Amino acid sequence: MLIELDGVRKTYGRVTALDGLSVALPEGAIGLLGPNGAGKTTMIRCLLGLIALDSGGGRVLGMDIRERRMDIRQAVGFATEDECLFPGLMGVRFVAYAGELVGMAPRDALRRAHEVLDYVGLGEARYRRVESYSTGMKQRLKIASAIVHDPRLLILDEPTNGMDPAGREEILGLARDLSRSKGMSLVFSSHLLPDVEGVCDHVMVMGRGRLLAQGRIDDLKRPHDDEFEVRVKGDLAAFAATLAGRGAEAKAAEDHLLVKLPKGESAGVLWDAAGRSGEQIRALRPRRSTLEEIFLGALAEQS
Ligand SMILES: Nc1ncnc2c1ncn2[C@@H]1O[C@H](COP(=O)(O)OP(=O)(O)OP(=O)(O)O)[C@@H](O)[C@H]1O
Repeated sequence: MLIELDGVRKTYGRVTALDGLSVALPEGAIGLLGPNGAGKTTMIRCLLGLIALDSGGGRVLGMDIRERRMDIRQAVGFATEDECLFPGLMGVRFVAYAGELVGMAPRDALRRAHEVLDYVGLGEARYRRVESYSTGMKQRLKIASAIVHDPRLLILDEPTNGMDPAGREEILGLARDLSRSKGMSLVFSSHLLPDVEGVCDHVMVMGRGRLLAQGRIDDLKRPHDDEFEVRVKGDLAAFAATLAGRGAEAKAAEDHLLVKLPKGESAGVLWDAAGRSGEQIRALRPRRSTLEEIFLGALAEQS
């Protein structure tokens, strides 16, 4: 298991940030979802041993989170949500310093800093001071610092926050490459569901310090037996009008129609309508829940 937590409780004064959180997550790319204040960042801090738990325990990569904090930090990389750069330092020095903080020898840390800066696309900016970097460059610098020691698990907390679309795509591309080509496990915390879906194969939904849902995204996407994605050869708009005449709701979506059948009807109504309007159905499959529906459904069950 990548992460196992067992009844973790963490309070800050009167605020309960984690309320007996138990979860077991497999290796892979895990999306961490939850509304503001759900406890995502607190959970990440607990995993890294950065804060003391009130009760409960757990393991990261099989290592006990109370007893093996230093080992965990050497095996895990963490790119925080906050800006944590030291002004005046050149990019390459900043990344090498991050390596030294987790126990790398200075020469190895410097050599790896050059490598990871090239990897994240900051090779040419390596000798610039970090405060002169753009938002996107700072984010890539954080990722470089988090992977300098070649961790088995990389935790990214809101990595695309405040980024423009091109910068965001670059970060998502890096996250995908680290997970799929470099074999690194990921915990990817984000409010942006398309980002999570573009990178992760597994999600965990939190609310008020508890686990609300978790699983493989593909398994959580339930098929609906009264809604279909329909591809047709012919006139999509005409077919939609024929379906509307039969009491179905049909919406165009890219190159296909999303059709909700009238109550009590089966998919036969689609074939029948196609026959009448002269369109050919090329593909027909039940619509599956979106990640947004999974997320909102999990929150609704809690309240
Ligand atoms: N250092 C702290 N002192 C007091 N309360 C805190 C502290 N850190 C977090 N909290 C509180 O604990 C709860 C969980 O916060 P946390 O930051 O873990 O949530 P989150 O899911 O990461 O939220 P966000 O999406 O807004 O980052 C919140 O009510 C927050 O106000």
